[in-house]
Amino acid sequence: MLDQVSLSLSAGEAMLLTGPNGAGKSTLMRVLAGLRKPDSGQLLWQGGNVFADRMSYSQNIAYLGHQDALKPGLTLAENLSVFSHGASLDEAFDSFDLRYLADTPVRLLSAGQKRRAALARVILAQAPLWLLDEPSLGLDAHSVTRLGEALRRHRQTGGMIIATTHVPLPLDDVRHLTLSGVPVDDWTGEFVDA
Ligand SMILES: Nc1ncnc2c1ncn2[C@@H]1O[C@H](COP(=O)(O)OP(=O)(O)OP(=O)(O)O)[C@@H](O)[C@H]1O
Repeated sequence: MLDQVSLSLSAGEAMLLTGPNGAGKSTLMRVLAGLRKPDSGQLLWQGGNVFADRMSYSQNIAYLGHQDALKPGLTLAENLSVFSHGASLDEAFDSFDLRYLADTPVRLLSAGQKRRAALARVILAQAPLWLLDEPSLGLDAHSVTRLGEALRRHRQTGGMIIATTHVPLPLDDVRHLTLSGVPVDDWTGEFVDA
C-alpha cells in the first residue's frame, strides 16, 4: 500500500500528509500511532524501535482518528476525566469552548461538538506528538480558528504535529508529505524524533 515513505520530525515541527482518497494517509497515521506494524521499515522514537515497547511509546502520542472514540452514555466531563490523569479539564474545555456542554451526555452532541471534544482529549493527553487524522472534519469556522490556536500553542512548547487533511488547516511553517495513491506492495519508512 505504501512504499518508500520516510519522514522525521523534531521538536516544534509540524507535517501535513495530503493525497487523494485511498492514498494511504490514515494507514500511515495508524502506523505512526503504533497501531499497525509496517510490513517492512522502521518506526523510531528517540532512536528506539517503537514496536519493541509499544506501551511506553503510546504515552508520547495523542492520536485522533476519524472516529471520535467517546463513550456516548457518559457526559462530556466524564469522558474527558478518563483522560485527564488528575489534571484540570479547564484548558481543554476552554480551548474548544466546551464548558457549557460539560454535563451533556455525548450521545446528544452534534458531530462538530463531538469533534471538538475529541480534540480536547488530545490536549488532555499532554503528549509531545499529536497525530491528527483530518482534525477539522465537521468543525465550523470559529472552531477551526480554535484548532489553529491549539496547534500553535502545542508547537510553542516543543510539541510535534502530524496531520492529514483535504482542506487548508491553520498551521504555519509546516512541512508537506504528499502520498501519490499509487498502489505498491509494501511500506518502508522511518520515523525519527531527532
Ligand atoms: N484494514 C484494511 N484492509 C484492507 N485494505 C485497507 C484496510 N484499511 C485501508 N485499506 C485500503 O488501503 C487504502 C488506503 O486507505 P486509507 O484509509 O489509508 O486512505 P486515505 O488516504 O486515508 O484516504 P481518505 O482520503 O479517503 O481518508 C484504501 O484503498 C483502503 O481501501
